[in-house]
Amino acid sequence: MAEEEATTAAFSERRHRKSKRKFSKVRDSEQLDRLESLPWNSSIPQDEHDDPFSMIVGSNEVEGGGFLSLEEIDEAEYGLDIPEPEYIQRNKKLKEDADLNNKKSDGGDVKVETGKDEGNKANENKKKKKKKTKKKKEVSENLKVEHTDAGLDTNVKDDIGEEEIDETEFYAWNELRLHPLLLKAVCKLGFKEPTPIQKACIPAAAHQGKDVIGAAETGSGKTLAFGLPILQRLLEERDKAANLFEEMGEETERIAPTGILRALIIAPTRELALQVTDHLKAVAKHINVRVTPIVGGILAEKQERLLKAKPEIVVGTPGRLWELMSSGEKHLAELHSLSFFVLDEADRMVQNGHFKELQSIIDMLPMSNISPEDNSQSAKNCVTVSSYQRKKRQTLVFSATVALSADFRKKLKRGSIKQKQSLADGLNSIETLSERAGMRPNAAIIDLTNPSILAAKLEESFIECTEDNKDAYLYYILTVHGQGRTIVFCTSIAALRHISSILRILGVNVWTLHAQMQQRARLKAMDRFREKENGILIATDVAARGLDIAGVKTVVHYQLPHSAEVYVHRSGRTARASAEGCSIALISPKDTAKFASLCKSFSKENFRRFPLENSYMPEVLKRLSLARQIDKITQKSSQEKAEKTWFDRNADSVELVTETYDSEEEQVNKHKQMKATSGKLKNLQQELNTLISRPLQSKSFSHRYLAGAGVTPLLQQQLQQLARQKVSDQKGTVLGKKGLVVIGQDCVEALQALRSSGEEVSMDVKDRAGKQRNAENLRRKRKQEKTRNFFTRNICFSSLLVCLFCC
Ligand SMILES: Nc1ncnc2c1ncn2[C@@H]1O[C@H](COP(=O)(O)OP(=O)(O)OP(=O)(O)O)[C@@H](O)[C@H]1O
Repeated sequence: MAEEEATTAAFSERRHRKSKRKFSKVRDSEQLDRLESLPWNSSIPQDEHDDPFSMIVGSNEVEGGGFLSLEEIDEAEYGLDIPEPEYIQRNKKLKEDADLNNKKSDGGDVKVETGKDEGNKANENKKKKKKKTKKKKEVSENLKVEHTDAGLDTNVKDDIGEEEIDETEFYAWNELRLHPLLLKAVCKLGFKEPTPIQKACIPAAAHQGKDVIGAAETGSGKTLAFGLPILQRLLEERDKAANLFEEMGEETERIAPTGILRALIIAPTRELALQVTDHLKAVAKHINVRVTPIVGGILAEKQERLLKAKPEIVVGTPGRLWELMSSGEKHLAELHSLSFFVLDEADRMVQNGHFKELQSIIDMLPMSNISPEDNSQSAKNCVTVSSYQRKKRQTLVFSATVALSADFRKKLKRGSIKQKQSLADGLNSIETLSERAGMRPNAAIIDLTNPSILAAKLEESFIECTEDNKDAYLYYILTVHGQGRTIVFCTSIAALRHISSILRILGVNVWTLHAQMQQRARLKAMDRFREKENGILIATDVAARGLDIAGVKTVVHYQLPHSAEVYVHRSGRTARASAEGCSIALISPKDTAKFASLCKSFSKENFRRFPLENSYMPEVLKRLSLARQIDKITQKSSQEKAEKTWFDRNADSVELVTETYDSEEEQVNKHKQMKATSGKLKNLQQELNTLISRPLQSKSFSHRYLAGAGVTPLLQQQLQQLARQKVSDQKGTVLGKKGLVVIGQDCVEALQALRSSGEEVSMDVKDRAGKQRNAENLRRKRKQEKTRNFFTRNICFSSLLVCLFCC
């Protein structure tokens, strides 16, 4: 008993000391300055009373606590602080000197530091440093103990420290007070500073424990904006557990057990889920947090095996996740321990109503805003979850195109949202989705999208053409401006198949991606596209969202998407992470109205016309005509073959003996026809091969002069071929005699072409739309008139008949 009392006294003494230390820290004006300088978003309430987490933030209590205040996670806690880069120190020194001089010249009281003062300061600094190193060592030891207990890698820090990083370059991350291991990880990834969405979200989600609705332009780093807070919380819990183990001798595994599902991230497509997994794995590489993807198209047994490893973070698509959850998969059923529920590309989840599975998953989540009594009750029933995880679940909802109604914003602010009650059956809005997922009142709404929503460095343009000429312009873009990776978007799989077939016949190497492909083929296509510097991907909107592939220079909208959001996401595959890029929309007359409404939704009046060198078009059209003829013949023959095999297969399955009833003459005719077709095909192919073996020539093409700023990859390849031909041809061909001087292609990259074309090429969309509307009205009127005339004539005729009949 006496021993117990002594322990309690020692513990309260320690607590008292801690709170005292905390108080003195908060009073430290330097620290306060630093806190105030944090880039909080205005939508994050500053008022403590407004904040339902004010009790939690900064609490060091065991029960219900766990969130650290910013002052608690400064360098004193972790021995972490990236030193200021030299240039900042220099600037500061210059500023200080200037201030000093100013004050001197003003004749004000200036406190000049004596050599003694400086000496004292140096001593103090040394002491501080010593203290820091000691503390750092302690924490490191704690971590080691905890990691060993959890069966994890104990050399984490050493591993990370192996590579030489110039930390000063990453100084900007200091303000986010990330765990040192995370800081090291982002440094290793080469991310010099947090992006604006990361700056705004990390304090709210990681340190204030808030729910977040985040919106920022495509490619702005939203994945880490939700990924880092998750990892931060897991690491903080581990550290606390290790500290507690030191202080109280509690078992680490009981306080911060590993192998429990802590974060569930849902993404709309398989590729995106896999990409998010890879991104988080890259950051979590050295901290032994397991991240596993759960997506359709991968063997269910394999995924069950992966889940047996008990990953803390699961990233999945709704379909496969629900399949496993509803079948009672053990790891996924542990939803009471979930600390984060994340919806990436949230607005996609509410479209088309085909995310029924998501609704089911959300309905399985335990209510998060439970009362303290319920909380303690559920804690008693739950053997796996420690007090650290028994905090409220955080819901994070992200997209580049989150549109929230003013009403919902008000509701969040007022705190009047109710969960899982009297909500419509379908998840048809972000609001409903967030409410059902347990979004708590006073969530931080961080909307960093600009009025046009599009990436800042994206240049948009269009090409006006007929529907029939879209293929020609696409071939032109890919051949003349095919530098860097290009993604061509279609809305239908039929269109995708058509253009990929035509382009392949034209010798352009393309990969395709659409929802009807097998998962393995989808992943392979993505990998191949990633590998090739000048790769071309023809995709449907399954690739519109989230895919992060570096070096995509151009996005072509072969067909316009059905909504402005999809246009934003498609275009966002280029101009990512502060890079530049260009989008080109192919607009046929029937697209004009759609295009006008698209521009209206982005408040754009003028769109730039993509510059075209029309002198290339005769040659382009010639090639295209040949390719289309070849395509028609091959399509027909493969269709016939497919029908035949289908018929034979079915006949075989019912053990039917098939016979041909064609007469001998018919058979001979068929054979002749086949031979003629294959001869024609051969000739066409030969003709096309001759054309495509040469670089694309403009009408004013000259063999004598080399004009142009650069060569396209195709051109490069053809030039090499010609050069080889020239060397091997001893007698000398026409080209050989004239000397190999070619090419009249002025532009290399589409973006460069667009920029050098100047401002004057623009289309007044309003005017166009107006004209289009007038034309449509006129057509409608004529049709109505025609119908009216037809009826009048019919009525006259019928009345005449009636009259005749009566007579
Ligand atoms: N702080 C950073 N500094 C530099 N690059 C970063 C930073 N954070 C993330 N990135 C990189 O930026 C790219 C885009 O990131 P991410 O895919 O998270 O964007 P996103 O906003 O989710 O885009 P989308 O809306 O299209 O899904 C990635 O390649 C990522 O590695």
